[in-house]
Amino acid sequence: MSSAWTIGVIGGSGLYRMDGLQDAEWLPVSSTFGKPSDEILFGRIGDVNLRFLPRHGRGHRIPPGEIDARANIDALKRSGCTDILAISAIGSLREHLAPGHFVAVDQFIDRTVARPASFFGNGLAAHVSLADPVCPRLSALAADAVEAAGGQVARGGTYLAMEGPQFSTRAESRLYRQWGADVIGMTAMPEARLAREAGLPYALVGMVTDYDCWRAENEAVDIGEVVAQMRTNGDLARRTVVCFVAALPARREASPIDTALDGALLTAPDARDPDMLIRLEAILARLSAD
Ligand SMILES: CSC[C@H]1O[C@H](OP(=O)(O)O)[C@H](O)[C@@H]1O
Ligand SMILES: Nc1ncnc2[nH]cnc12
Repeated sequence: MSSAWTIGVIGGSGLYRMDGLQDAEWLPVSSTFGKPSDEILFGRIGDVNLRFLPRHGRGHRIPPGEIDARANIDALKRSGCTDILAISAIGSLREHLAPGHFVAVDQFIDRTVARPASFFGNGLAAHVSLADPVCPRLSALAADAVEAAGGQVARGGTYLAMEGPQFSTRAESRLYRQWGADVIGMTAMPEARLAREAGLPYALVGMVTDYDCWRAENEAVDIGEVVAQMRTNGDLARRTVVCFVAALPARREASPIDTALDGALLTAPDARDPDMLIRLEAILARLSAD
């Protein structure tokens, strides 16, 4: 089956607006899970619908641990998104991933500890696969788009999600390298988990702003340098989104991730809490439609 694309773009640090959208309008979208980070910018580029949500809110009001990722993903789902392209500032754990480089992340190690990480619970049990947390089709298109926009991109990389908001200690940074992590950030988890539960193919483009503190004793993450690099990366990120949309196939072929929830909901129909079903109406809409 094929249909139209509606791309949800989650903008990270340094990416609080999208320019050049047709019919652009910021609209409030409510969620049964809480308060999304901001209104959502509705618009389109040609035939492709876009929904842009700044992860930290306009003005960067929300620190990583206070982002309500469930409300954000639920609101994007309610806004009609078929797929999510997330953009994040990241620290580098590898010499060859220098500031200014982009990474199409394909794996995660989740070290966040204080964030609701599932839409389910409260008497409703569901287990989706997260073996491949990123949509390969979307991620390849996103990497192509970085190159088309004039950037350098690594195709694949493991993102260590830390709780923050402080940056890592040197011991942590060196440990994460030993674990095989390539880049580090504070926000893509549980976001990527929740996108999968919502049946939304998800890709993450990380923009390297700094080397994390593993490199040399006298080097620590300097927020001033991070912010300066964020500004440079932001322009390239906006161009990347435009190139990404321009290169999408005219029709969207179904993705196996669209049906990630099929068979995953273990709770028997007559044991499902009606209040939870109402809360989950957008997430479960496709199942209910069958
Ligand atoms: C500006 S450095 C720390 C901050 O930036 C990243 O956020 P995002 O992924 O939304 O770009 C990182 O995870 C921290 O929240
Ligand atoms: N070094 C770093 N650690 C965690 N999150 C980051 N975001 C940007 N740089 C980072």
